[in-house]
Amino acid sequence: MNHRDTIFSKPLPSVSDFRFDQQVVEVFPDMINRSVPGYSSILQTLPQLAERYVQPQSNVYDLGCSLGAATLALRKGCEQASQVQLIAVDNSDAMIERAQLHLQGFKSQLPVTLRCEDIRETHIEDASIVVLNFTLQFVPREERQQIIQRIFSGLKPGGVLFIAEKIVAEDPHIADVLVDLHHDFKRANGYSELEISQKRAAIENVMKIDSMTTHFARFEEAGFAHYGCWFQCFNFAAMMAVKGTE
Ligand SMILES: C[S@@+](CC[C@H](N)C(=O)[O-])C[C@H]1O[C@@H](n2cnc3c(N)ncnc32)[C@H](O)[C@@H]1O
Ligand SMILES: O=C(O)C(=O)C[C@]1(C(=O)O)C=C[C@@H](O)C=C1
Repeated sequence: MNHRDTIFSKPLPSVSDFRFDQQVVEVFPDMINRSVPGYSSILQTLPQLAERYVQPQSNVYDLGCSLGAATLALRKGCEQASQVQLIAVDNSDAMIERAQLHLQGFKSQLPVTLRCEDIRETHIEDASIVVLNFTLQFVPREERQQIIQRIFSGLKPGGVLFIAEKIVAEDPHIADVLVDLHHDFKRANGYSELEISQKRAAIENVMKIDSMTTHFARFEEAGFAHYGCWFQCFNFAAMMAVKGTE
């Protein structure tokens, strides 16, 4: 079941704010693959990164897990570690319900606890890894520092936050180039001008993007010892922040 995303293909009388509802769940894998440049590369690299940072007797979180694509990648990288608990969180009922079915399709010794919960309420403890992929951008800006702070507090020494986001380049000329490259990527993946513009209208009120400098300033303020970008494709970046060991 991997349906093609045609949600914005017909002219809509008025475009409502984007929601991760049942209609989106049905087409989500196709939508995210055709909309986010580098999405599959980020997922393919996660097992390797997880293997490097997972600690025995720790928790591993996937915040904003959608259908669990990153959860599965994390699980792959954590399979050899002992006594690891995987916790995947999303506040969309429809997503969590489908994620449950999806995860059941893959065999593993490592259990996953799925929680339908707002990540602003998630209690994070004894974590070696926290993943926050393409989700912080949907949280009101004024609440983002608090989330990063809570993740930092819940990480064990040496623990890591992996965060992927759509970003805006600081230089307006470069920002325009990256937006054009992204729109060309969508066109090349079969999205029409109408789909691109209606999707933009649907997400503009709910998805507010930051610059990489803003993300780094949050990591700095939270107290992370190391941070940087490990992957970027156009205006989509995967960053990481590591808690010090002392
Ligand atoms: C773009 S998707 C994430 C994609 C996913 N991480 C992946 O790699 O496939 C954003 C997800 O975040 C969830 N979300 C948005 N705001 C949230 C919040 N405050 N608490 C929990 N989940 C949230 C949405 O329901 C949606 O499933
Ligand atoms: O920027 C866009 O046009 C997007 O479609 C981006 C984006 C995202 O980054 O999460 C927004 C919502 C969809 O879930 C998939 C992709």
